[in-house]
Amino acid sequence: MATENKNLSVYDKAAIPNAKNLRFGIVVSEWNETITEALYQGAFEALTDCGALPDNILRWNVPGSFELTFGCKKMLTSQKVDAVIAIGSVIRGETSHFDFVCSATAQGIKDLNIAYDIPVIFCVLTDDNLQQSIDRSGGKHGNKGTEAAIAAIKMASI
Ligand SMILES: Nc1c(NC[C@H](O)[C@H](O)[C@H](O)CO)[nH]c(=O)[nH]c1=O
Ligand SMILES: CC(=O)[C@@H](O)COP(=O)(O)O
Repeated sequence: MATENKNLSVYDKAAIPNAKNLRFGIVVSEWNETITEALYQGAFEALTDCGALPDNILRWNVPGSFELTFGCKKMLTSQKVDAVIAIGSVIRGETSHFDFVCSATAQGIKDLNIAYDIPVIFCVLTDDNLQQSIDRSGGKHGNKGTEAAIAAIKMASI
């Protein structure tokens, strides 16, 4: 199912474990910060709506999505967290750089999930244009940050 057929912000609170005893790390890329800040707000609000305490949500920033892998690794190896959310926004430009950044970031985060016992959630938009990013960070398709927060709670509760 494509995103256009699914609102990223819709969740059934009754089907989600209470997050009051969980600690979350959120690593946020500063590239396309208008988008990543909206994703962060969506994640933060969903986590607290499901019981997480604001003091149990730790945020770090990194320059770009490529640095998310290193930032998440440092977070989960040095901080007491039950899940980490990696937030980024990659928007296609004129060159093939988009493909390398997206692939490296996705593979890096996947590798962290294999190497460590802490779930790292992939909240990285990989869009062809800014409108697609706007639509998925609180626009007509909802907020991928919300979706990522729910995934983090569920994975931390396995
Ligand atoms: N073009 C985008 C980037 N590029 C920067 C890289 O992520 C990285 O920070 C740089 O190559 C130095 O290592 N990053 C994004 O997150 N979004 C983009 O659209
Ligand atoms: C995702 C990118 O790295 C991209 O936005 C950079 O733009 P360009 O390919 O025009 O250099």
